[in-house]
Amino acid sequence: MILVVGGAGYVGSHLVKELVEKEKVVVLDNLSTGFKSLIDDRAVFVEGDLGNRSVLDEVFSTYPIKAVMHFAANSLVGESVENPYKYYENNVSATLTLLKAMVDHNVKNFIFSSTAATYGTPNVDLIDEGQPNNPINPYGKTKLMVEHILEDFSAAYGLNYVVLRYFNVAGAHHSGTIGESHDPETHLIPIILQHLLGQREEISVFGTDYNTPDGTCIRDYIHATDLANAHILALEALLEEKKKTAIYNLGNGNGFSVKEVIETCEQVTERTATIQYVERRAGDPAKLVASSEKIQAELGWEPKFSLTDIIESAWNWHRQTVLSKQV
Ligand SMILES: NC(=O)c1ccc[n+]([C@@H]2O[C@H](COP(=O)([O-])OP(=O)(O)OC[C@H]3O[C@@H](n4cnc5c(N)ncnc54)[C@H](O)[C@@H]3O)[C@@H](O)[C@H]2O)c1
Ligand SMILES: O=c1ccn([C@@H]2O[C@H](COP(=O)(O)OP(=O)(O)O[C@H]3O[C@H](CO)[C@H](O)[C@H](O)[C@H]3O)[C@@H](O)[C@H]2O)c(=O)[nH]1
Repeated sequence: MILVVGGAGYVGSHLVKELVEKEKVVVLDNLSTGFKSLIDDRAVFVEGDLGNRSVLDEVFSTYPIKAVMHFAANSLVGESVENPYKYYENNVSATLTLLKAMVDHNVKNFIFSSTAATYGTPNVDLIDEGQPNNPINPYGKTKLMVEHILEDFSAAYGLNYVVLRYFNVAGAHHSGTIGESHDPETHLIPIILQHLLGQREEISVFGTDYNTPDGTCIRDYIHATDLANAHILALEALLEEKKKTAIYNLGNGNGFSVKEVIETCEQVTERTATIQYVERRAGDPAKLVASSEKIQAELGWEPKFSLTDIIESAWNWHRQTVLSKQV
């Protein structure tokens, strides 16, 4: 069985949907930002906190867990600056409790959701895993700290791990049953789509004076299902002992500016956005685009979904959510 911690969240629920086709799955989630309704019915659900050692002991003693996938975290950059304690506590301290429980229960395989925020503000066109790590906010620092802990746990206790550094995750499952649901929502694509559905008055574009062709920030958007498939390949690599430790970027390798993303949303939805141009948001790097060559070469991963596919799937989900609320 595979334990998915944080499987009731946006990214975790997309992984669970794919993983239940291949493996038995247990989800552990405290529902602090996730939703029980996002968890596939075929998975066992345990409601609890990953920082609670007795809950972990119960899970590891009850189920024959051969690997843990860890999605649970707080992940709002601004909040991490205002309330770093919450971030070090939940993202680092609770994760340490989980890792110690794994060691004590002799569970050897771990897959960790990290982030492009570990790189800080790199000044290169394509970011590969060799770029230096210089996180500029507590959120990014917490993720890098866990990466360091993993390195030491691997050396000392033989823990095998794959770290996946996601770029900008977006899109919804093709079934239309699950999609991105954050409260508050801070991510660009859901914000644009909520606006185009009449749920927000306008969209704010944060900064038009970046050193990019149209002056707005460039990001690399990756579909949640492509990400889920990368996790499954990483899991297979660990279980088949092809890898003991690895760190991979996950992005599409194509950058789109904020203006381009808005235009694509307008094309897909055939609606026009009302846009307000405002000051830069603190801490936003001008450009973050992944080189995902390493995971393509080593695990054979290929992203399948374009920006248009991502937006079409997200639009399908957001529209349905609005319709179901009206019934
Ligand atoms: N969404 C993105 O664009 C993105 C980008 C880079 C990295 N990540 C990372 O991917 C992971 C998933 O992100 P997401 O967008 O799905 O977030 P999310 O908030 O939707 O999901 C996180 C899940 O973890 C659960 N959780 C949090 N703390 C917990 C705890 N102490 N015990 C048990 N459950 C707990 C929440 O209830 C939620 O279901 C996070 O680690 C995040 O840092 C996300
Ligand atoms: O209302 C909005 C929301 C976002 N943006 C812009 O759109 C781009 C994308 O912003 P998101 O908030 O959607 O995503 P980020 O690039 O800030 O964040 C992503 O990358 C981070 C690493 O840098 C973290 O990993 C985080 O979890 C992940 O979602 C940024 O330039 C942002 O300034 C706007 O202009 N208006």
